Amino acid sequence: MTQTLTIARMGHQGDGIAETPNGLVFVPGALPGEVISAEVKDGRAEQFDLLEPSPDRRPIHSETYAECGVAPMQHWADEPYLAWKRDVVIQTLAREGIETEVEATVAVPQASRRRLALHARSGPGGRVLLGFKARRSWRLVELTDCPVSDPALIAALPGLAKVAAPFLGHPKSAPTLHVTLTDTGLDVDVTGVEKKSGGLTADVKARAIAAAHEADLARLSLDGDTLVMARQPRITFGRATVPLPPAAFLQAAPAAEAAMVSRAVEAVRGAKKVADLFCGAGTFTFPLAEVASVIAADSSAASIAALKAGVSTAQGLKTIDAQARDLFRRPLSPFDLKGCDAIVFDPPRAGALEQTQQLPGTKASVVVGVSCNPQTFARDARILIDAGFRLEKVTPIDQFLWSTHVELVGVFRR
Ligand SMILES: C[S@@+](CC[C@H](N)C(=O)[O-])C[C@H]1O[C@@H](n2cnc3c(N)ncnc32)[C@H](O)[C@@H]1O
Repeated sequence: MTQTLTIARMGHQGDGIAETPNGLVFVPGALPGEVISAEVKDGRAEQFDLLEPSPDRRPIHSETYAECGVAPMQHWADEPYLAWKRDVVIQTLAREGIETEVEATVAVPQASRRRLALHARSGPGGRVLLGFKARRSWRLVELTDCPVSDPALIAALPGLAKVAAPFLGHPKSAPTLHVTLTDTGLDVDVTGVEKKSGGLTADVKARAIAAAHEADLARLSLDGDTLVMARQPRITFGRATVPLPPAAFLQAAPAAEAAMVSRAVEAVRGAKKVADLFCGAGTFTFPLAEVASVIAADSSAASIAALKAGVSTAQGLKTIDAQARDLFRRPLSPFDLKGCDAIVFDPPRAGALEQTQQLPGTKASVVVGVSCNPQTFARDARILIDAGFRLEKVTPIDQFLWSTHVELVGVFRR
């Protein structure tokens, strides 16, 4: 039965939520204040007629982009959209009983994302399609233009389609191209290729390598193993230039990275020795080493090797001591962190439970948590707060423009 619904608020997953006598109804694409008419099934309305649009609704960038699962919030005006991300952070902290100053969300500019994961599929007439999955579906939405991505990535799409083509020959292969724009050009790591039963013959490799040359890629790798490298992909962190390993972590948008790094450096100012935990290839390490000596740790041996290689490229930094270590299984203890008066941690989505439990026993008076998952951040923050730290301030960072994802930096002191 068709119902008329008023959208009361935006949910954390980016669905408009209507409150009805029969319970909540989730409406993807609807905005707070809008009145819609829709068929409701199992508490959801996947399609609707818009009876009264919100004044905050704005035109979408293109019809294909409207279906894109990567940026579903593009139809919302900046101000309420950024305020909603801030509210998500506030509410997630509140669930752990945490109240603190939450700054305005830091926005990243359009056309600035330097990393994309592009799925490749065979299209009509043998054409290779590159794009994202549609919302709640396996259907591929072909990427043709994209207001979020760096234009250099969009310009490279025809060449990238040729790179993907040889990997599409096997029925079990579903290639994804992880494309990173580095200082020396595009670095592409391909995953999802069936390596046995004829999915990765010498001919497939040779054709992919030829296409990589034609597209002027800096490097092409497969599951992290280099197939061809025309130029070493490099990234600049502070004063250092780091040879990026294949498939290594890198913050997706330079403006988000700059916002995170500047807050971390500012918070630890005055410290003599800083620990950079989950350091990757040195995003925070090198800027931190401009103000203090740094011990850095990450489970990725390749990232640690890259970080070490970067040390010799920079002038005038304090000492950097980096080690490959699994911080879930073997967190650095207060003994390991002896002499550190500040700690920065930036874990994966799972958070840093085991490592955080070690921090109260250290002498650090400042801890900076950088997180891509407010839920695990809140869990870890609770440990620090219960041990006597005060969460001074949290800054939400909108690294993934128009997505439902929000990242943050939190500063703890005691
Ligand atoms: C969100 S990234 C941050 C990296 C770096 N701080 C940056 O900004 O580029 C998380 C990092 O955690 C590392 N990591 C994942 N699991 C880990 C573990 N169990 N122990 C230590 N490091 C881990 C990854 O290799 C990755 O570099």
